[in-house]
Amino acid sequence: LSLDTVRDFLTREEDTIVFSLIERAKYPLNRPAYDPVHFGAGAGQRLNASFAELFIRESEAVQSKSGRYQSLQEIPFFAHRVPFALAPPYNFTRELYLAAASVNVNDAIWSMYFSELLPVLTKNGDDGNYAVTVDSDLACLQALSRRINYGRYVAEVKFRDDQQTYTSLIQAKDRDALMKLLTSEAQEDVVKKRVEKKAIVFGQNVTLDGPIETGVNNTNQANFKIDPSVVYKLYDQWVIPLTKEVEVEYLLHRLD
Ligand SMILES: C=C(O[C@@H]1C=C(C(=O)O)C=C[C@H]1O)C(=O)O
Repeated sequence: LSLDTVRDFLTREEDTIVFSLIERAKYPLNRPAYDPVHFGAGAGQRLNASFAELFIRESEAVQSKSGRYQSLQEIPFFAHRVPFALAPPYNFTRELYLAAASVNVNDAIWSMYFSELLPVLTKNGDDGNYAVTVDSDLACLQALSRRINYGRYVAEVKFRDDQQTYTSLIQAKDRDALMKLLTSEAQEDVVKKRVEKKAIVFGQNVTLDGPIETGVNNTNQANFKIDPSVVYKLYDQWVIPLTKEVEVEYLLHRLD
């Protein structure tokens, strides 16, 4: 684990996030899937949960049983832990400090995704394809959660690289100073510009005639599958600030 390897991980996760957003944007908003009372007297109403929530709970139970959460990189949105039983355990290397390893901001990711991101990512409309739609929501949520909660690994590396300074700030519980110390504005700028460019490059229609259009200049906004500025904003306003929040929380528990 080094700053280079954690940055490589975050860079590769950008591809996963952009592709998953492109997939979700294939479907209209499909609002009834998110409305707890829509499905009448069905399970959703009994549990006061939306179809999306029920689908994600059930999917996470299957994935938990299959061992997904044996890896500390993966954190479920619903804390229920169905015993892991379908495959033999794998002995993952433990790079995180155990008392801080469960720090996460999944609740904030959940509400940001449904109330802020979905309305600007999708077109209005209802085509009834609720299961495939919320399956693509789950893919987005898992990618965002993995990326943002990876702040734990980033913080671990930064702590090991400068133990003395971090230790005194952690002992003083000085959140603001920790935030300042772990921030690299130059790096954040690179990340935001790169992820916007990925939305442009990955979101184009590919045809056999004509040149491959990869420049930012000759691109027609209307041709992109997702709006690149939405992806820039997603990183600027939520992904990066939440990652840093995870970093600070992790550090505050790093000496427990
Ligand atoms: C992840 C890092 O820590 C911070 C968070 C960043 C991010 O979420 O992309 C970028 C730079 C830092 O301010 C890093 O230094 O790479």
